[in-house]
Amino acid sequence: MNGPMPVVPVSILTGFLGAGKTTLLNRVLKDPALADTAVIINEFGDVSIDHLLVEASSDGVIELSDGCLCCTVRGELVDTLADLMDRMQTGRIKPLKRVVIETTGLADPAPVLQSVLGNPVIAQNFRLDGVVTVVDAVNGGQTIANHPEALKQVAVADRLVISKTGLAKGRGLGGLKARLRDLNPRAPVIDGDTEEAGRAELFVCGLYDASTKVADVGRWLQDEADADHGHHHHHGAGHDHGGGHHHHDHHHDVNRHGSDIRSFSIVHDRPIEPMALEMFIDLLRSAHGEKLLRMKAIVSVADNPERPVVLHGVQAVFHAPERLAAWPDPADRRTRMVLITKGLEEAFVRDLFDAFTGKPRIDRPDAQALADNPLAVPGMTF
Ligand SMILES: Nc1nc2c(ncn2[C@@H]2O[C@H](COP(=O)(O)OP(=O)(O)OP(=O)(O)O)[C@@H](O)[C@H]2O)c(=O)[nH]1
Repeated sequence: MNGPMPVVPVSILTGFLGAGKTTLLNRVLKDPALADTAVIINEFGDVSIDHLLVEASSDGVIELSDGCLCCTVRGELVDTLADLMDRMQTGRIKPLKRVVIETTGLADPAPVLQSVLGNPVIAQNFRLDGVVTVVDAVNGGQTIANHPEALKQVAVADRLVISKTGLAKGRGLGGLKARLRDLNPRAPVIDGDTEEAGRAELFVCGLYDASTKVADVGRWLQDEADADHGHHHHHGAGHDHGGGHHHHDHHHDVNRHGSDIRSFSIVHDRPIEPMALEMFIDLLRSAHGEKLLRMKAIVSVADNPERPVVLHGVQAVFHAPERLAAWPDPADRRTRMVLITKGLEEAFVRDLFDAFTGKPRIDRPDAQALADNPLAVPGMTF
């Protein structure tokens, strides 16, 4: 196909770890107005689970390597957008009407915005349409108070969607809404349970305009532009974006997110007894919930290994487990858990998991000793 391609609007979907970005995206993608949308997902963690769970739109889901968009994978985002444009121009894919980028929950939005706004090649073909930020009604207030990334995600938004309002019933959202208004007086605040939140219009914001945001936003973007100018990194051009598992050796920029934040994964190749899984999760949640920023897992449970269970933990909140009808990728039926912790060591969590799944270790507590732990509370059933 020849001739100039129309400029493709890019939406950024952000929000802190576990706020409900993928859930919202799955809903909005069902709107037929979003046919021909490419979705770019960036997941923090060396084993990806999100791409298995996003219900692919017509052009599928493109998964960026592990690492965080605002740090190590930024160059890859630019490469991916350039590659999409190339494929459209050469007729290998249908013209896209929109690109949605779902950032990791830890992403500082300023450098991500700057990648799209500030890159001259990208700006010829793509325009930043808007930023939609999801804020969790249960954890949102605390999260904004404790994590500067979450505060920035709110401040740069064109639309703010409050998720999980049903779970926060009785608590009142007045305080959270007032805080959101302080941080971002212009962005409409939308209740995630409403129909409005599930429509394509959520992503149609008009050209991104930093000057309509609180004064800090312009400064953050300028700081990023200056930083870009000072040292332009090159990140792996020519990556294969075809999906599958990435095991690149990207290391997270700890300076940006605090050195006590860790991401690690547990992979296990035998089905897990329901009781062992329940006790592992209960112990982790009850004793260390506040250090567990995020846990996502697809688990092979021994009572029905054909139908994996998806688990989501967000701080001390564990959402109801979901049984999938089948494995998203039948060739890979391993249990995979990704954890993002703050001040909780990987070795500790691994030992706990091993103890419950029967891997013998010398000098380590066994499952019985852990089960006798008074901190383990019953509650989760699979
Ligand atoms: N009750 C309820 N649960 C929700 C809502 N939105 C999300 N969840 C649940 O919250 C958990 C996390 O949701 P995700 O959509 O994976 O969150 P995310 O922001 O994409 O997570 P990360 O990619 O890890 O940052 C899942 O168990 C969802 O089912 C909501 O509005 N109401």
